[in-house]
Amino acid sequence: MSENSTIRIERFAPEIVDGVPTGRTDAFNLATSRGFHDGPPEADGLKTLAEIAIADGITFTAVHDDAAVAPSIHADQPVATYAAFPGTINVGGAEPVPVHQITSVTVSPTHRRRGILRTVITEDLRRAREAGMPLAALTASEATIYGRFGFGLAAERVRFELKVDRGAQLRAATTGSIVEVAPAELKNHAAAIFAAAHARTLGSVGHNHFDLGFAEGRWDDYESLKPVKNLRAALHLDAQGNPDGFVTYLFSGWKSDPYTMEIQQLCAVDGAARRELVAHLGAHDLIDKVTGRGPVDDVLPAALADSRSYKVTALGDHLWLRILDVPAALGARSYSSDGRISLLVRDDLHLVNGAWELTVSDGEPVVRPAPADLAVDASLDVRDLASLYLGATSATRLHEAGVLTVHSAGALPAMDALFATATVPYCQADF
Ligand SMILES: CC(=O)SCCNC(=O)CCNC(=O)[C@H](O)C(C)(C)COP(=O)(O)OP(=O)(O)OC[C@H]1O[C@@H](n2cnc3c(N)ncnc32)[C@H](O)[C@@H]1OP(=O)(O)O
Repeated sequence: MSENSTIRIERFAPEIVDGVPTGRTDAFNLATSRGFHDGPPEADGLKTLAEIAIADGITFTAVHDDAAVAPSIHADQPVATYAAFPGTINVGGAEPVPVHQITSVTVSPTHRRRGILRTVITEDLRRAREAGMPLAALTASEATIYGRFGFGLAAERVRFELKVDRGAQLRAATTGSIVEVAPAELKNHAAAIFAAAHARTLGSVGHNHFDLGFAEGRWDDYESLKPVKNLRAALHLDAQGNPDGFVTYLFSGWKSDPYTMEIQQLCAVDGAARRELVAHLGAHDLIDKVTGRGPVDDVLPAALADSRSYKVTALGDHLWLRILDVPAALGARSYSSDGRISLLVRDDLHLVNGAWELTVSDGEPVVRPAPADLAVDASLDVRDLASLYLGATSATRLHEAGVLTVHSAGALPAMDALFATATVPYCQADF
Protein backbone atom coordinates (compact mmCIF):
# COMPACT_ATOMS: atom_id res chain seq x y z
CA MET A 1 0.00 0.00 0.00
CA SER A 2 2.89 2.37 -0.73
CA GLU A 3 0.66 5.03 -2.34
CA ASN A 4 -1.46 4.95 0.85
CA SER A 5 0.99 6.54 3.29
CA THR A 6 -1.72 8.85 4.67
CA ILE A 7 -4.10 5.95 5.35
CA ARG A 8 -4.96 5.29 8.98
CA ILE A 9 -6.84 2.21 10.19
CA GLU A 10 -8.98 2.46 13.31
CA ARG A 11 -10.51 -0.64 14.91
CA PHE A 12 -13.22 -0.11 17.57
CA ALA A 13 -16.44 -1.44 19.05
CA PRO A 14 -19.54 0.66 18.25
CA GLU A 15 -20.69 2.76 21.21
CA ILE A 16 -23.84 4.48 22.48
CA VAL A 17 -23.17 7.06 25.19
CA ASP A 18 -26.06 8.72 27.08
CA GLY A 19 -28.49 7.25 24.56
CA VAL A 20 -26.65 8.61 21.52
CA PRO A 21 -24.24 6.75 19.20
CA THR A 22 -20.75 8.24 19.29
CA GLY A 23 -19.58 10.26 16.31
CA ARG A 24 -17.27 7.54 15.00
CA THR A 25 -20.08 4.96 15.29
CA ASP A 26 -22.44 7.10 13.18
CA ALA A 27 -19.65 8.00 10.76
CA PHE A 28 -18.95 4.29 10.20
CA ASN A 29 -22.63 3.48 9.57
CA LEU A 30 -23.09 6.49 7.27
CA ALA A 31 -20.01 5.52 5.26
CA THR A 32 -21.29 1.94 4.96
CA SER A 33 -24.70 3.14 3.67
CA ARG A 34 -22.94 5.36 1.19
CA GLY A 35 -20.65 2.50 0.10
CA PHE A 36 -23.71 0.39 -0.75
CA HIS A 37 -25.36 3.34 -2.57
CA ASP A 38 -28.11 3.64 0.07
CA GLY A 39 -29.49 6.88 1.40
CA PRO A 40 -28.27 8.01 4.83
CA PRO A 41 -30.35 6.62 7.72
CA GLU A 42 -32.01 9.23 9.91
CA ALA A 43 -30.92 9.76 13.53
CA ASP A 44 -33.23 7.08 14.95
CA GLY A 45 -32.11 4.68 12.20
CA LEU A 46 -28.48 5.32 13.08
CA LYS A 47 -29.25 4.57 16.70
CA THR A 48 -30.97 1.32 15.70
CA LEU A 49 -27.96 0.35 13.58
CA ALA A 50 -25.66 0.99 16.54
CA GLU A 51 -27.91 -1.06 18.84
CA ILE A 52 -27.95 -4.00 16.40
CA ALA A 53 -24.18 -3.85 15.99
CA ILE A 54 -23.56 -3.71 19.74
CA ALA A 55 -25.96 -6.60 20.37
CA ASP A 56 -24.09 -8.69 17.77
CA GLY A 57 -20.71 -7.94 19.41
CA ILE A 58 -19.35 -6.43 16.23
CA THR A 59 -15.94 -4.82 15.68
CA PHE A 60 -15.78 -1.92 13.22
CA THR A 61 -12.71 -1.17 11.16
CA ALA A 62 -12.84 2.39 9.79
CA VAL A 63 -10.15 3.48 7.34
CA HIS A 64 -9.30 7.18 7.19
CA ASP A 65 -7.25 9.22 4.76
CA ASP A 66 -5.48 11.86 6.84
CA ALA A 67 -4.63 13.80 3.70
CA ALA A 68 -8.32 14.47 2.93
CA VAL A 69 -9.39 18.06 3.58
CA ALA A 70 -12.68 19.96 3.15
CA PRO A 71 -14.67 20.03 0.95
CA SER A 72 -13.95 16.28 0.70
CA ILE A 73 -16.38 14.32 2.86
CA HIS A 74 -13.40 12.20 3.80
CA ALA A 75 -12.02 15.03 5.90
CA ASP A 76 -14.18 13.57 8.67
CA GLN A 77 -15.67 10.37 7.21
CA PRO A 78 -13.96 7.03 6.65
CA VAL A 79 -12.80 6.15 3.14
CA ALA A 80 -13.45 2.48 3.84
CA THR A 81 -15.45 0.32 6.24
CA TYR A 82 -15.18 -3.30 7.34
CA ALA A 83 -16.87 -5.12 10.21
CA ALA A 84 -16.69 -8.55 11.78
CA PHE A 85 -18.58 -10.35 14.51
CA PRO A 86 -18.53 -13.80 16.07
CA GLY A 87 -21.22 -16.37 15.37
CA THR A 88 -21.62 -20.09 14.80
CA ILE A 89 -22.03 -22.29 11.75
CA ASN A 90 -23.47 -25.76 11.37
CA VAL A 91 -20.81 -27.85 9.57
CA GLY A 92 -22.59 -31.16 10.12
CA GLY A 93 -20.87 -32.03 13.41
CA ALA A 94 -22.40 -32.56 16.84
CA GLU A 95 -22.55 -28.81 17.57
CA PRO A 96 -22.30 -25.62 15.50
CA VAL A 97 -18.73 -24.27 15.51
CA PRO A 98 -17.47 -20.69 15.90
CA VAL A 99 -17.30 -18.59 12.75
CA HIS A 100 -15.86 -15.14 12.10
CA GLN A 101 -18.55 -13.27 10.13
CA ILE A 102 -17.43 -10.42 7.89
CA THR A 103 -19.80 -7.68 6.71
CA SER A 104 -20.09 -3.97 5.75
CA VAL A 105 -17.09 -4.04 3.40
CA THR A 106 -16.93 -0.80 1.43
CA VAL A 107 -14.17 1.32 -0.09
CA SER A 108 -14.91 4.78 -1.45
CA PRO A 109 -14.67 5.14 -5.26
CA THR A 110 -11.90 7.71 -4.71
CA HIS A 111 -9.80 5.09 -2.90
CA ARG A 112 -10.67 1.83 -4.63
CA ARG A 113 -8.07 -0.53 -6.13
CA ARG A 114 -5.29 0.80 -3.95
CA GLY A 115 -5.11 -2.33 -1.82
CA ILE A 116 -7.22 -1.04 1.11
CA LEU A 117 -9.50 -4.08 1.24
CA ARG A 118 -6.50 -6.39 0.83
CA THR A 119 -4.69 -4.73 3.74
CA VAL A 120 -7.71 -4.78 6.06
CA ILE A 121 -8.94 -8.31 5.31
CA THR A 122 -5.46 -9.84 5.44
CA GLU A 123 -4.89 -8.39 8.91
CA ASP A 124 -8.40 -9.30 10.08
CA LEU A 125 -8.15 -12.94 8.95
CA ARG A 126 -4.75 -13.24 10.64
CA ARG A 127 -6.24 -11.91 13.88
CA ALA A 128 -9.27 -14.20 13.64
CA ARG A 129 -7.00 -17.20 13.19
CA GLU A 130 -4.88 -16.14 16.16
CA ALA A 131 -8.06 -15.82 18.20
CA GLY A 132 -8.80 -19.48 17.43
CA MET A 133 -11.54 -19.08 14.82
CA PRO A 134 -11.58 -22.15 12.54
CA LEU A 135 -13.61 -20.45 9.80
CA ALA A 136 -14.53 -17.05 8.40
CA ALA A 137 -17.76 -16.43 6.48
CA LEU A 138 -19.38 -13.76 4.38
CA THR A 139 -22.01 -13.17 1.73
CA ALA A 140 -20.56 -11.42 -1.28
CA SER A 141 -21.82 -8.56 -3.45
CA GLU A 142 -19.81 -9.96 -6.38
CA ALA A 143 -18.39 -13.44 -6.99
CA THR A 144 -15.04 -12.05 -8.16
CA ILE A 145 -13.82 -10.39 -4.97
CA TYR A 146 -13.10 -12.89 -2.21
CA GLY A 147 -11.65 -16.01 -3.88
CA ARG A 148 -8.22 -14.35 -3.91
CA PHE A 149 -8.45 -14.13 -0.11
CA GLY A 150 -9.17 -17.87 0.19
CA PHE A 151 -12.99 -17.78 0.34
CA GLY A 152 -14.85 -20.47 -1.56
CA LEU A 153 -18.54 -20.77 -2.38
CA ALA A 154 -19.95 -23.10 0.29
CA ALA A 155 -23.73 -22.76 -0.14
CA GLU A 156 -26.04 -21.54 -2.85
CA ARG A 157 -29.61 -20.32 -2.47
CA VAL A 158 -32.60 -20.10 -4.78
CA ARG A 159 -35.47 -17.75 -5.35
CA PHE A 160 -38.66 -19.57 -6.22
CA GLU A 161 -42.20 -18.84 -7.23
CA LEU A 162 -45.18 -21.06 -6.67
CA LYS A 163 -48.33 -20.90 -8.77
CA VAL A 164 -51.21 -21.10 -6.29
CA ASP A 165 -54.25 -19.93 -8.25
CA ARG A 166 -55.82 -23.27 -7.29
CA GLY A 167 -54.05 -23.46 -3.91
CA ALA A 168 -50.99 -25.51 -3.09
CA GLN A 169 -51.94 -29.17 -2.64
CA LEU A 170 -49.48 -31.22 -0.60
CA ARG A 171 -49.11 -34.96 -1.21
CA ALA A 172 -48.56 -35.79 2.49
CA ALA A 173 -51.19 -35.44 5.18
CA THR A 174 -50.92 -32.34 7.34
CA THR A 175 -48.84 -32.96 10.46
CA GLY A 176 -49.33 -29.75 12.41
CA SER A 177 -51.35 -26.56 12.46
CA ILE A 178 -51.03 -22.91 11.50
CA VAL A 179 -51.75 -19.92 13.73
CA GLU A 180 -51.86 -16.42 12.29
CA VAL A 181 -50.13 -14.01 14.65
CA ALA A 182 -49.09 -10.38 14.78
CA PRO A 183 -45.43 -10.09 13.73
CA ALA A 184 -44.64 -8.62 17.18
CA GLU A 185 -45.66 -11.99 18.67
CA LEU A 186 -42.60 -13.51 17.01
CA LYS A 187 -40.54 -11.81 19.72
CA ASN A 188 -41.55 -14.80 21.83
CA HIS A 189 -40.73 -17.47 19.24
CA ALA A 190 -38.34 -16.43 16.46
CA ALA A 191 -35.07 -16.82 18.39
CA ALA A 192 -35.91 -20.36 19.50
CA ILE A 193 -37.09 -21.39 16.03
CA PHE A 194 -33.99 -19.88 14.40
CA ALA A 195 -31.80 -21.77 16.89
CA ALA A 196 -33.58 -25.10 16.39
CA ALA A 197 -33.38 -24.79 12.59
CA HIS A 198 -29.71 -23.77 12.89
CA ALA A 199 -28.93 -26.92 14.87
CA ARG A 200 -30.47 -29.11 12.13
CA THR A 201 -29.34 -27.38 8.93
CA LEU A 202 -25.98 -28.03 7.32
CA GLY A 203 -24.46 -24.70 6.27
CA SER A 204 -26.65 -22.60 8.55
CA VAL A 205 -25.08 -19.53 10.15
CA GLY A 206 -26.80 -18.49 13.38
CA HIS A 207 -29.28 -15.63 13.38
CA ASN A 208 -28.25 -12.10 14.30
CA HIS A 209 -30.13 -9.17 15.82
CA PHE A 210 -31.15 -7.75 12.45
CA ASP A 211 -32.94 -11.06 11.73
CA LEU A 212 -34.90 -10.84 14.99
CA GLY A 213 -36.16 -7.30 14.35
CA PHE A 214 -36.93 -8.25 10.74
CA ALA A 215 -39.10 -11.15 11.95
CA GLU A 216 -40.98 -8.85 14.31
CA GLY A 217 -41.58 -6.29 11.55
CA ARG A 218 -39.47 -3.64 13.26
CA TRP A 219 -37.45 -3.11 10.04
CA ASP A 220 -36.80 -4.81 6.72
CA ASP A 221 -33.67 -3.16 5.38
CA TYR A 222 -30.61 -1.27 6.53
CA GLU A 223 -31.69 1.94 4.79
CA SER A 224 -35.03 2.82 6.35
CA LEU A 225 -34.96 0.80 9.59
CA LYS A 226 -38.63 1.65 9.99
CA PRO A 227 -41.51 -0.67 10.93
CA VAL A 228 -42.82 -2.61 7.94
CA LYS A 229 -46.37 -1.77 6.87
CA ASN A 230 -48.87 -4.58 6.34
CA LEU A 231 -46.47 -7.34 7.35
CA ARG A 232 -48.29 -10.60 8.17
CA ALA A 233 -47.00 -13.53 10.18
CA ALA A 234 -47.93 -17.14 10.87
CA LEU A 235 -46.57 -19.79 13.20
CA HIS A 236 -46.46 -23.50 12.48
CA LEU A 237 -47.20 -25.74 15.48
CA ASP A 238 -46.11 -29.37 15.45
CA ALA A 239 -48.46 -32.22 16.40
CA GLN A 240 -47.79 -31.50 20.10
CA GLY A 241 -48.62 -27.81 19.64
CA ASN A 242 -45.02 -26.58 19.87
CA PRO A 243 -43.93 -23.81 17.47
CA ASP A 244 -41.47 -25.22 14.95
CA GLY A 245 -41.60 -22.67 12.14
CA PHE A 246 -42.71 -19.18 11.24
CA VAL A 247 -43.27 -17.12 8.13
CA THR A 248 -43.60 -13.39 7.57
CA TYR A 249 -45.06 -12.16 4.30
CA LEU A 250 -46.37 -9.18 2.38
CA PHE A 251 -49.17 -8.85 -0.15
CA SER A 252 -47.88 -7.35 -3.41
CA GLY A 253 -50.89 -5.01 -3.68
CA TRP A 254 -54.04 -4.72 -5.80
CA LYS A 255 -52.13 -2.99 -8.58
CA SER A 256 -49.78 -5.97 -8.98
CA ASP A 257 -50.28 -8.73 -11.51
CA PRO A 258 -50.50 -11.52 -10.53
CA TYR A 259 -51.57 -11.02 -6.92
CA THR A 260 -48.67 -12.38 -4.91
CA MET A 261 -47.74 -13.22 -1.35
CA GLU A 262 -44.06 -12.40 -0.98
CA ILE A 263 -42.31 -14.33 1.77
CA GLN A 264 -40.04 -12.04 3.74
CA GLN A 265 -38.65 -14.64 6.13
CA LEU A 266 -39.44 -18.30 6.55
CA CYS A 267 -37.67 -20.38 9.14
CA ALA A 268 -38.71 -23.98 9.63
CA VAL A 269 -37.19 -26.64 11.84
CA ASP A 270 -38.14 -29.41 9.39
CA GLY A 271 -39.68 -30.10 6.00
CA ALA A 272 -43.19 -30.49 7.43
CA ALA A 273 -43.15 -26.98 8.90
CA ARG A 274 -41.71 -25.55 5.68
CA ARG A 275 -44.19 -27.19 3.29
CA GLU A 276 -47.19 -26.49 5.52
CA LEU A 277 -46.30 -22.82 6.01
CA VAL A 278 -45.90 -22.31 2.26
CA ALA A 279 -49.13 -24.21 1.58
CA HIS A 280 -50.87 -21.90 4.06
CA LEU A 281 -49.86 -18.88 1.98
CA GLY A 282 -51.03 -20.69 -1.14
CA ALA A 283 -54.41 -21.29 0.48
CA HIS A 284 -55.19 -17.54 0.65
CA ASP A 285 -58.10 -16.64 -1.59
CA LEU A 286 -57.44 -14.13 -4.39
CA ILE A 287 -53.73 -14.98 -4.46
CA ASP A 288 -52.15 -16.44 -7.61
CA LYS A 289 -48.51 -16.69 -6.64
CA VAL A 290 -46.20 -17.11 -3.66
CA THR A 291 -42.56 -16.04 -3.91
CA GLY A 292 -39.67 -16.70 -1.56
CA ARG A 293 -36.19 -18.05 -1.07
CA GLY A 294 -34.99 -21.47 -0.10
CA PRO A 295 -32.42 -24.22 -0.36
CA VAL A 296 -31.25 -25.74 -3.62
CA ASP A 297 -32.75 -29.09 -2.56
CA ASP A 298 -36.03 -27.56 -1.34
CA VAL A 299 -38.63 -30.06 -0.18
CA LEU A 300 -41.37 -28.13 -2.00
CA PRO A 301 -41.30 -29.71 -5.50
CA ALA A 302 -41.35 -33.22 -4.03
CA ALA A 303 -44.02 -32.23 -1.51
CA LEU A 304 -46.45 -30.71 -4.03
CA ALA A 305 -49.13 -32.59 -5.95
CA ASP A 306 -48.23 -30.39 -8.92
CA SER A 307 -44.43 -30.23 -8.81
CA ARG A 308 -44.46 -27.98 -11.88
CA SER A 309 -46.23 -25.22 -9.96
CA TYR A 310 -42.86 -24.66 -8.21
CA LYS A 311 -40.29 -22.83 -10.31
CA VAL A 312 -36.76 -21.68 -9.47
CA THR A 313 -36.49 -18.11 -10.71
CA ALA A 314 -32.90 -17.51 -9.61
CA LEU A 315 -30.00 -19.56 -8.33
CA GLY A 316 -27.05 -17.77 -6.82
CA ASP A 317 -24.05 -17.99 -4.59
CA HIS A 318 -24.78 -17.13 -1.00
CA LEU A 319 -22.41 -18.35 1.72
CA TRP A 320 -18.66 -18.01 1.21
CA LEU A 321 -16.31 -19.73 3.66
CA ARG A 322 -12.63 -19.31 4.45
CA ILE A 323 -10.83 -22.09 6.30
CA LEU A 324 -8.53 -20.55 8.91
CA ASP A 325 -7.53 -23.77 10.69
CA VAL A 326 -7.53 -27.01 8.69
CA PRO A 327 -7.46 -29.52 11.59
CA ALA A 328 -10.17 -27.64 13.50
CA ALA A 329 -12.41 -27.18 10.45
CA LEU A 330 -12.08 -30.67 8.96
CA GLY A 331 -12.20 -32.21 12.42
CA ALA A 332 -15.51 -30.50 13.24
CA ARG A 333 -17.68 -31.99 10.49
CA SER A 334 -19.04 -35.52 10.34
CA TYR A 335 -18.10 -38.14 7.75
CA SER A 336 -20.37 -40.90 6.52
CA SER A 337 -17.56 -43.08 5.21
CA ASP A 338 -14.08 -43.97 6.37
CA GLY A 339 -11.01 -43.20 4.32
CA ARG A 340 -7.71 -41.39 4.13
CA ILE A 341 -6.47 -38.58 1.93
CA SER A 342 -3.51 -36.22 1.94
CA LEU A 343 -3.97 -32.81 0.39
CA LEU A 344 -1.52 -30.10 -0.54
CA VAL A 345 -3.33 -26.83 0.16
CA ARG A 346 -2.22 -23.58 -1.49
CA ASP A 347 -2.99 -20.43 0.44
CA ASP A 348 -1.78 -17.09 -0.89
CA LEU A 349 -2.31 -15.51 2.54
CA HIS A 350 -0.10 -18.21 4.13
CA LEU A 351 -2.59 -19.02 6.87
CA VAL A 352 -3.04 -22.74 6.22
CA ASN A 353 -0.83 -23.66 3.29
CA GLY A 354 0.97 -26.99 3.40
CA ALA A 355 0.21 -30.70 3.22
CA TRP A 356 -2.56 -32.08 5.43
CA GLU A 357 -3.65 -35.64 6.08
CA LEU A 358 -7.28 -36.49 6.87
CA THR A 359 -7.98 -39.98 8.20
CA VAL A 360 -11.52 -41.05 9.07
CA SER A 361 -11.84 -44.27 10.98
CA ASP A 362 -15.18 -45.49 12.40
CA GLY A 363 -16.52 -42.05 11.49
CA GLU A 364 -13.91 -40.26 13.64
CA PRO A 365 -11.72 -37.76 11.79
CA VAL A 366 -8.07 -37.14 12.62
CA VAL A 367 -6.41 -34.24 10.81
CA ARG A 368 -2.70 -33.50 11.04
CA PRO A 369 0.10 -31.99 8.97
CA ALA A 370 1.06 -34.72 6.50
CA PRO A 371 4.35 -36.42 7.37
CA ALA A 372 7.17 -35.29 5.05
CA ASP A 373 7.59 -38.77 3.55
CA LEU A 374 3.88 -39.14 2.67
CA ALA A 375 3.03 -38.56 -1.00
CA VAL A 376 0.13 -36.13 -1.43
CA ASP A 377 -2.94 -37.46 -3.24
CA ALA A 378 -4.23 -34.16 -4.58
CA SER A 379 -3.50 -30.44 -4.49
CA LEU A 380 -5.92 -27.55 -4.51
CA ASP A 381 -6.37 -23.94 -3.42
CA VAL A 382 -7.79 -23.25 0.04
CA ARG A 383 -10.84 -21.61 -1.60
CA ASP A 384 -11.68 -24.91 -3.30
CA LEU A 385 -11.24 -26.83 -0.07
CA ALA A 386 -13.91 -24.49 1.37
CA SER A 387 -16.25 -25.44 -1.48
CA LEU A 388 -15.66 -29.14 -0.82
CA TYR A 389 -16.00 -28.71 2.92
CA LEU A 390 -19.81 -28.78 3.26
CA GLY A 391 -20.44 -30.79 0.12
CA ALA A 392 -21.40 -27.83 -2.11
CA THR A 393 -19.30 -29.43 -4.82
CA SER A 394 -17.32 -32.65 -5.35
CA ALA A 395 -13.63 -33.34 -5.91
CA THR A 396 -14.52 -34.84 -9.30
CA ARG A 397 -16.27 -31.63 -10.33
CA LEU A 398 -13.33 -29.49 -9.17
CA HIS A 399 -10.97 -31.77 -11.08
CA GLU A 400 -13.09 -31.44 -14.24
CA ALA A 401 -13.04 -27.67 -13.71
CA GLY A 402 -9.25 -27.79 -13.77
CA VAL A 403 -8.75 -26.46 -10.24
CA LEU A 404 -7.87 -29.68 -8.41
CA THR A 405 -4.79 -31.68 -9.41
CA VAL A 406 -4.73 -35.41 -8.75
CA HIS A 407 -1.47 -37.16 -7.87
CA SER A 408 -2.71 -40.66 -7.02
CA ALA A 409 -5.13 -42.98 -8.84
CA GLY A 410 -7.69 -43.33 -6.07
CA ALA A 411 -7.73 -39.69 -4.97
CA LEU A 412 -11.00 -38.61 -6.59
CA PRO A 413 -13.24 -41.49 -5.44
CA ALA A 414 -11.69 -41.27 -1.96
CA MET A 415 -12.34 -37.53 -1.72
CA ASP A 416 -15.84 -37.78 -3.21
CA ALA A 417 -16.77 -40.42 -0.63
CA LEU A 418 -15.17 -38.59 2.30
CA PHE A 419 -16.63 -35.14 1.62
CA ALA A 420 -20.12 -36.27 0.50
CA THR A 421 -22.99 -34.91 2.61
CA ALA A 422 -26.55 -36.14 2.97
CA THR A 423 -28.08 -32.73 2.28
CA VAL A 424 -27.11 -29.75 0.18
CA PRO A 425 -25.82 -26.98 2.49
CA TYR A 426 -28.20 -24.07 3.03
CA CYS A 427 -27.66 -20.81 4.86
CA GLN A 428 -30.81 -18.85 5.49
CA ALA A 429 -29.10 -15.93 7.26
CA ASP A 430 -28.09 -12.74 5.49
CA PHE A 431 -25.27 -10.86 7.11
C1 LIG B 1 -18.85 -9.03 2.83
C2 LIG B 1 -19.35 -7.78 2.11
O1 LIG B 1 -19.59 -6.77 2.72
S1 LIG B 1 -19.51 -7.84 0.42
C3 LIG B 1 -19.61 -6.17 -0.13
C4 LIG B 1 -18.39 -5.69 -0.87
N1 LIG B 1 -18.56 -4.25 -1.15
C5 LIG B 1 -19.11 -3.75 -2.27
O2 LIG B 1 -19.44 -4.46 -3.21
C6 LIG B 1 -19.29 -2.25 -2.32
C7 LIG B 1 -18.68 -1.64 -3.59
N2 LIG B 1 -17.27 -2.03 -3.79
C8 LIG B 1 -16.28 -1.61 -2.96
O3 LIG B 1 -16.51 -0.91 -1.99
C9 LIG B 1 -14.83 -1.99 -3.30
O4 LIG B 1 -14.70 -2.01 -4.69
C10 LIG B 1 -14.38 -3.35 -2.72
C11 LIG B 1 -14.58 -3.34 -1.22
C12 LIG B 1 -15.17 -4.50 -3.34
C13 LIG B 1 -12.90 -3.58 -3.06
O5 LIG B 1 -12.08 -2.69 -2.32
P1 LIG B 1 -10.63 -2.22 -2.86
O6 LIG B 1 -9.94 -1.54 -1.73
O7 LIG B 1 -10.81 -1.50 -4.13
O8 LIG B 1 -9.92 -3.60 -3.15
P2 LIG B 1 -8.34 -3.81 -3.23
O9 LIG B 1 -7.73 -2.62 -3.91
O10 LIG B 1 -7.78 -4.19 -1.94
O11 LIG B 1 -8.29 -5.02 -4.23
C14 LIG B 1 -7.69 -6.24 -3.90
C15 LIG B 1 -7.77 -7.12 -5.13
O12 LIG B 1 -9.14 -7.41 -5.41
C16 LIG B 1 -9.47 -7.00 -6.75
N3 LIG B 1 -10.84 -6.49 -6.67
C17 LIG B 1 -11.32 -5.59 -5.81
N4 LIG B 1 -12.61 -5.39 -6.03
C18 LIG B 1 -12.97 -6.18 -7.05
C19 LIG B 1 -14.19 -6.41 -7.73
N5 LIG B 1 -15.32 -5.75 -7.40
N6 LIG B 1 -14.19 -7.30 -8.74
C20 LIG B 1 -13.05 -7.95 -9.10
N7 LIG B 1 -11.86 -7.77 -8.47
C21 LIG B 1 -11.83 -6.89 -7.47
C22 LIG B 1 -8.45 -5.94 -7.07
O13 LIG B 1 -8.28 -5.81 -8.47
C23 LIG B 1 -7.22 -6.48 -6.39
O14 LIG B 1 -6.69 -7.54 -7.16
P3 LIG B 1 -5.14 -7.94 -7.08
O15 LIG B 1 -4.81 -8.14 -5.64
O16 LIG B 1 -5.05 -9.16 -7.89
O17 LIG B 1 -4.42 -6.77 -7.63
